[in-house]
Amino acid sequence: MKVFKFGGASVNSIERIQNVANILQSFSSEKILIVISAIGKTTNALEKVAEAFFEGEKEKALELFTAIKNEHLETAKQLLQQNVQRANDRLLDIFTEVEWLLHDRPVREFDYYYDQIVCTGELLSTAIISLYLNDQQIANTWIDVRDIFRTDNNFRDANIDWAFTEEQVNEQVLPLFDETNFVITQGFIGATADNESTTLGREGSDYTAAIFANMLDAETQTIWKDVEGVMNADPKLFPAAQLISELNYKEVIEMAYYGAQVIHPKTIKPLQNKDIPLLVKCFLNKDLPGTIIHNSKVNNLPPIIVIKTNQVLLQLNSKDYSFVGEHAVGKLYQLLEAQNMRPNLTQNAAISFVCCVDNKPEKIEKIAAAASDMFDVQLQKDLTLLTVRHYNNGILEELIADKKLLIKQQTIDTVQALVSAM
Ligand SMILES: Nc1ncnc2c1ncn2[C@@H]1O[C@H](COP(=O)(O)OP(=O)(O)O)[C@@H](O)[C@H]1O
Ligand SMILES: N[C@@H](CC(=O)OP(=O)(O)O)C(=O)O
Repeated sequence: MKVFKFGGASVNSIERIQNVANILQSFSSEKILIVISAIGKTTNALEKVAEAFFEGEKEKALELFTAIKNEHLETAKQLLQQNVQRANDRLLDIFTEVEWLLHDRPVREFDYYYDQIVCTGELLSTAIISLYLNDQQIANTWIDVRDIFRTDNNFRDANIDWAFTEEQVNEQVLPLFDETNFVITQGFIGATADNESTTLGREGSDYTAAIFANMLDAETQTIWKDVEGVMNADPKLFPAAQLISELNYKEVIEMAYYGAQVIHPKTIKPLQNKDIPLLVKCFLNKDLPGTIIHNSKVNNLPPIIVIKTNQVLLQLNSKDYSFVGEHAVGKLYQLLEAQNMRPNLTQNAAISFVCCVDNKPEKIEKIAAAASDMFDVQLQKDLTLLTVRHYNNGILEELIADKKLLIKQQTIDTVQALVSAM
C-alpha cells in the first residue's frame, strides 16, 4: 500500500489533471490511497467568499462563489466525455450546500462558517478528478473523508480523534481496496461528531496523507510537487537552489518549523512514528529521483536557507525596571498560548523581552493589550526571519547585506536573523 498526495499546483489546469492520470496509470498494479487538494488557488478564493458572507455582504459572497462554481463546471466540461452529466450532478449537490448557507445570516463564529465554505474546494476537485479517471478507464473509488476523519470542533485548526479515525480507516477504507486499486479522497478536511465540516489548517493535505499513511501502514508516502524535490532553498527565490536527494525526518521538521513552504510541519510525526519514508517527487517529470526523507542520519548537508516573511516583533519593556524573570515570561507565554500563537524567535534581557510572531493582527492586538498591564509594548511590522541550517562562514551576511539587522541568534548548526528592509 502506498499513499500519494497531489497538491493544488499539480491539478491547476486541464493538462495537469491529465498528467495526474498519466502518473497514476504507471502505478496501475499498486494499491494507492490518493489524497488531493483543491484546484490551484481555490482555497484562497473560498476564503474570500467566507469573509464576504461573514461581513454581511451576501451578494458579493454569492458572486464570488458563482465564479468558483463556473470555473469548476468548465473544468469538468473540458475534461470529461462520458461522465459530464454525472459530474454536473455531483458538483451541483456540493454547490447547493454552500449556496443554502450563503442565503442565511451568520449567527455563529467566523471560523465555523469558514470551514463549512472552504471545505468545498477539495470536494469539488476530487469529484472531478475521480470521474475523469473513470472516463479514462482508471478504476477508482471516491470517498468523502469527512466520513472517516473525525475531529474536534476547533474550526480552522481541528484536531484529529485518532482512535475513532483509525477505526473508520480499518472498517471503511481498507475493504475498498478489494474493489479498486485506487481510492481517492480529500486532503485538509474532516468533520465533527455532529457532522459539521472542519479544516486542519492551511496546506493541511500533506498532513491528511501522513495520517492515512500511518493508519494504513503504508510502505511509502509520496508528495507530488512542481519542483524536483526538496531543495536547499525555495527555487522561486533562489534560482541556484540545489536538490537535496536525501534528508532525515528531523531535518525536515526543523525546515518546516522555520517556515519552509515545501512540506506541512505536522506531516512528519505520523510518518516518523511508523518509520514510513516520505518521497517528494516532481509531477512534471515522474522519473526524476526526487528526495527521500527517512529516519537515518544524513551527513554533509549543504546550507539550507528558509525565509519567513510578514513577521511582527513584539518589544516589551518593563515599566518600572522590574526584572523580566520567570514570572513575567511565564505570563507572556500564557498570553501567546491563549491566542494559539507560536513565538518564532524570542530574546530575554534584564528588563525587556522581544518576541517575533507571524502577522495575525487581531491576535497580536489582544496579546499587546493584555501585556500592556505589565510592559510598555511596541510593535514593529513587515519583518523577515531568515534561518540558515548548516551555515558556513559569511552566508548570513551575504543574505542580509542590503537589509537592516534587528536580531541575530546562532547555535552550532543554525543561525537566524530578523531583518527589515533598509
Ligand atoms: N526548500 C524548498 N524546496 C523546494 N520547494 C520549496 C522549498 N521552499 C519552498 N518551496 C516552494 O514550494 C512550492 C511547492 O509547494 P506548493 O506550491 O505549496 O505546492 P502544492 O500546492 O502543490 O502543495 C515550490 O514551487 C517552491 O516554490
Ligand atoms: N487546499 C488547502 C490544503 C492544501 O494542502 O493545499 P496545497 O496542497 O495546495 O498546499 C490549502 O490551500 O491550504
